[in-house]
Order: sequence, then structure tokens, then C-alpha cells
Amino acid sequence: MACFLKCVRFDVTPTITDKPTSKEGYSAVTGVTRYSWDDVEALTSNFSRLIGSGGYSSIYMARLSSSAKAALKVHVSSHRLYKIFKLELDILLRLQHPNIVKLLGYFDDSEENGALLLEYLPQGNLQEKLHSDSKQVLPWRNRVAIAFQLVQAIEHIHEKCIPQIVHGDIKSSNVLLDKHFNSKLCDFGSAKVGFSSMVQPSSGSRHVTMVGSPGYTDPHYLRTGVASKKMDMYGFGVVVLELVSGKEAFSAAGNGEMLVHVAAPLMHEILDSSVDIAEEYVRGFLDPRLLRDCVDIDEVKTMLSVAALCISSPPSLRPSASQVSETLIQKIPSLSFLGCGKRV
Ligand SMILES: Nc1ncnc2c1ncn2[C@@H]1O[C@H](COP(=O)(O)OP(=O)(O)OP(=O)(O)O)[C@@H](O)[C@H]1O
Repeated sequence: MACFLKCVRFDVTPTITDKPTSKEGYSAVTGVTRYSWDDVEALTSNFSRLIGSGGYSSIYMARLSSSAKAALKVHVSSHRLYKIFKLELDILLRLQHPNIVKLLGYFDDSEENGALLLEYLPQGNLQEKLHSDSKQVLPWRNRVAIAFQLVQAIEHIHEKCIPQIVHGDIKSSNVLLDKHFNSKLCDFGSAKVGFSSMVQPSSGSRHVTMVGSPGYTDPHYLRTGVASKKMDMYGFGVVVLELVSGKEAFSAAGNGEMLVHVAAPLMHEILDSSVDIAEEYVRGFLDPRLLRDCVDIDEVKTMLSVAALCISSPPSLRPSASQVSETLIQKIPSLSFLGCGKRV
């Protein structure tokens, strides 16, 4: 999998330009506005429309002064969760990348209440898009583009930021989609910042305080409590398996089956095989809703090879984000449409 093509990069977009609407202040340095609670109530029309929720937050539709839509993520009020809000705020204030959700503003009472105003992503999260009963099937070329854009975001936080960042919770519900199905990584509440490649558990014990999301958690992390970039690559590998198979990473409705276990025989075959893997085997794993779509089976094999390496154990065998993005560029011709922003 060591394919080292010169990688296509997205241009980093400028910072937010929406006008300040608050006496609390707009920072020309960050391009981000600090809002008062009155502003927050006005932006969300008193929290009238809930558009999402997570373990630590509720997300509401908001309208900026320009009438553009935005999403307000209100963290649950508590001293402990305030730290998660501050972590996410501090990280988003520093990140600018087309495949990472943009911070437009925030509210912070400096005690235990915080909210983030984010760009609004109208197609919601990838998990819903892949696994809802909707008749609209995400085409293959959008799936490979989403994988590529996700790994570009990961490459940015792992390799381009100072200090570097481990996201810590790469999963399909943390991948948001814009109207053209471009992907944006969100939710930095589990992130680790400021290390070269690894973060030891802060207590020094082997006790794992951050368990992660079922179906996505790196078994090596569960065993050792050591957070590293490779755990993000594990989560990325699981998302790639979801994109290829259309199956959920963790089937709560079923018997708690995990996609990595379902895929394990195929993954071993791919890693062990010195010859090309049989097409029927690969097609058997492919999302059946895609069969009528135009799918290049070699591209499916490339995606599965990437997934196999990303979820392989030990972590030292997993590729870096830049290696994966180079491989995808080299071996996935469908990515050539990227940059055109075409609709599904
Ligand atoms: N900017 C946005 N635009 C549109 N929808 C969003 C936006 N941000 C979040 N959402 C929706 O809200 C959901 C939860 O968001 P997020 O993952 O940031 O919350 P969380 O509390 O950190 O969740 P978790 O339980 O994963 O930690 C997302 O999966 C998505 O459906």
C-alpha cells in the first residue's frame, strides 16, 4: 500500500467573514464572533428547531444576520462538560480546512455553559445518509470522495497543525455533508492535542477513561489506553467499510454485531493474499444498493485494501493519513470529479 504519488491538496479557505452581530465582539484575528446569551437566543429563535443531538450536546438551527443558516451546538451545562466545550472551542479556533466544520462564533460564560456556532451542513451526518431507509442511495463516486475528503481532514490535524491533534472519535456520525455531499469532520470533544505521535493516559495508569463509540474503537487503544494518530486511522478504516458495504459499524438493532467482525475474513484474505482477490468475494461485501450503479470493482478493492490496513493490528502497520490520501489519488479515478462540486 506504499503508493507515493504527489497528492492533490485543497486550498485552505479564508476565515469566516460574517459580520459581527454582537456587542460581545468579533475577532479579526480568528474571524469568529463571541456572542452573548441574548444573541444565542435570538440566533436560534429561542431554540425553536432541534437538528441533532449527541452525548454532550443539542444542536439547533440558527440564522445569522445575513439570514444564512448556521448550527448552534449547546453543550450540556456542567463543570465537567464545560472542559469538553473549551477543548472543542480551542481546537476549532485554530482549525481552518475545507473538510473540517467551520466555527462561526461561540458563547462562553467562563464557568459551565458554552455553545458553538458552526456552519450548517444541510445533508446531515454520513451515518444517517448511509443507513437511513431513504430511497436516495449515495452513489459510489460520492462515497470515495467522502473517504478522500475525510482522510484529508485527518491528515490536516495529524500532520499540518502545530501542535498536532488526534481527533479521538472518528465515526460516520461525526462526518457532516454539505449540499454537494462534500464531507466535513466535526466533534472535537474527544480530541488530544500537543504531542508528536502518541498520548499516554494522563493518570499514568492503564485505565482507559475515553472508551469511544461502539464499533469504531481501536482494540489497541482499549488494551493500552494510549491515544495515537493510529486510533484515528482505525476509525477511518471502519468508516471506509461502512461506505463500501452500506452496513452499520455497530448494529444495535441486531445482535450487537460489529462490522469489523463481519469484514474480518475478507480483511484477512486481502492482507494475506499474494494474488488478486476474487471479484465475487468483493462484490459479496459491496452495498447491494450500489449494484445498479456504475462501480469500478478495482476501486472497491482499493478501498477495501485501505480499510484492511487501517484496522490492522498492530497499529505500526497502519498507514498514515497522507499515505492513504496518496493511495486514493493514485488508484481511484472516480476522484477526478472532485473540485467540480457536482450534485448527486
Ligand atoms: N454543523 C452542523 N450542521 C448540521 N448538523 C449538525 C451540525 N453539527 C452537528 N450536527 C448534527 O448533530 C449531531 C451531533 O453532533 P456532534 O457529534 O457534534 O455532537 P456531540 O454531542 O459531540 O456528539 P457525540 O455523542 O458523538 O459526542 C451530528 O451527528 C449531526 O447530525
